[in-house]
Parts: sequence; structure tokens; C-alpha cells
Amino acid sequence: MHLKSVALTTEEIRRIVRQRRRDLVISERLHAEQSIYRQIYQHPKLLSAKKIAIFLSFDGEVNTQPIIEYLWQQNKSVYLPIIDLTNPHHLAFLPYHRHSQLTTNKFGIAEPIYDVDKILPYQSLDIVFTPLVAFDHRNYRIGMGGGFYDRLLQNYQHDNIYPIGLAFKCQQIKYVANQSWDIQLPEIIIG
Ligand SMILES: Nc1nc2c(c(=O)[nH]1)N(C=O)[C@@H](CNc1ccc(C(=O)N[C@@H](CCC(=O)O)C(=O)O)cc1)CN2
Ligand SMILES: Nc1ncnc2c1ncn2[C@@H]1O[C@H](COP(=O)(O)OP(=O)(O)OP(=O)(O)O)[C@@H](O)[C@H]1O
Repeated sequence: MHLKSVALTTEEIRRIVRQRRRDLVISERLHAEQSIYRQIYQHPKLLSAKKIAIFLSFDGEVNTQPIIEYLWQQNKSVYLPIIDLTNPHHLAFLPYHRHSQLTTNKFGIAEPIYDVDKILPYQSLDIVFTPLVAFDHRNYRIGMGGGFYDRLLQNYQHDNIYPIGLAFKCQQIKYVANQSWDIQLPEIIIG
């Protein structure tokens, strides 16, 4: 059988695309990221948005640090996800300022320190920059496998949240064999 006709499992796709993302040549990575930043800085939805969730990059993800700096400069309120220990498989969002103290979660990702009084109800978010491992032409995504963003975004239209995926071209695959809970992103910014 020809190798290309063999369907890969989601776990295999995750492993292969994560590796591809880590292996991006630095010059290509920086070039792609510049293109992503330009697209964000011109984004019409960003003008009216006030509360914006983003993530701190790991494992070769698009570097979000310059985007965060830009959002702070624009006086946007920036929020980061934390693994919500009181509500398994759910994310909670906490404010992120220049001097916020961070800790490392069980996945090795930096996150703000839990403070129940500071949690933002996620429906208050205007834009959610969404990490992803792989995506297809229909904007179906495969994430890290926790189902965190699928749960968060399952009613994003009703909740009036606008998710924007961030990805490198090398993360695009032919077809995501989507499950019933998988959400289709309205937009992915690709560099
Ligand atoms: N930057 C960033 N933050 C994020 C996400 C993300 O995709 N990117 N997440 C999106 O959902 C959530 C974290 N989700 C994750 C789900 C699974 C693994 C994971 O499997 N990690 C290990 C193996 C397991 C372990 O160490 O316990 C690995 O790297 O293989 C990591 C993160 C919240 N924060
Ligand atoms: N809306 C949902 N309601 C209930 N369970 C869900 C929902 N979304 C995902 N799940 C569960 O979460 C598990 C992981 O889902 P999946 O592999 O699609 O995650 P992912 O999209 O890769 O991860 P993430 O969204 O965290 O980036 C699934 O096995 C599924 O049972």
C-alpha cells in the first residue's frame, strides 16, 4: 500500500506536526511570525475589542510575546488561561499585566497564579487567540488533546466571543477527521 493513503490517527498527527513546528528553521519562523503580527495589527476586530485572551507560547508555537506587548500598548485588557483545578478540563482566565507573577503548570506552561477573585467569566472575552497543533482548510483544529479550547469555544457565537487561531503554514494538514465536539474556527491567522 502506498504510504500516503494510510490514515494517521489524531495522536500521530499531533506528534508529527508538533515536531514539524519545533523544527521550523529560525529564519522561516521569524518571517512567518512577522507576517502574523502584521495581520493582527491591521485586524478590524481588534479595534473594538477590549478584553483579549491569549496564551504564552511553548513547544514551537507562534511566539505571542510581541502580540502581548502590542495589546498592552493599545491599553487592551490581556488575559491568560490557567488550568482550572476546581473544574477539570476547563480553563479559567486571569488578567496578565507586565508585572504579573507567573508559575508553571503541570504541562510546563507559564500561567498566572490562581486567584479566585480575579477570574474573568469567559463570556466577557471579546477575542480569544487560540493555540492549535494542526488545522485544515475548513478551519477544524487539533489541539494538545485536553479538549480545553473545544469546551471553551463550543458556543462561541452565542457567547459573543471571537476566536482567532494562530498557526504556521506547516501546521496545515489535508483533513482533520473531526469529532462531534470539535469546533470550526471562524478565522486562523497563518504565517
Ligand atoms: N501555549 C499554550 N497554552 C495552553 C494550551 C496550548 O495549547 N498552548 N492549551 C490548550 O489546550 C492548554 C494546555 N493544554 C495541554 C494539553 C496537553 C498537554 C500535554 O499533553 N503535554 C505533555 C504530555 C503530558 C504531561 O506532561 O502531562 C506533552 O507535551 O507531550 C499540554 C498542554 C492551556 N494552555
Ligand atoms: N465540548 C465538549 N464537551 C465534552 N467533552 C469534550 C468537549 N470537547 C472535548 N471534549 C473531550 O475532550 C477530549 C479531548 O478532545 P480533543 O482531542 O478534541 O482535544 P483538542 O482539541 O486536541 O485539545 P484543546 O482543545 O485542549 O486544544 C475528547 O476526548 C472529548 O471527550
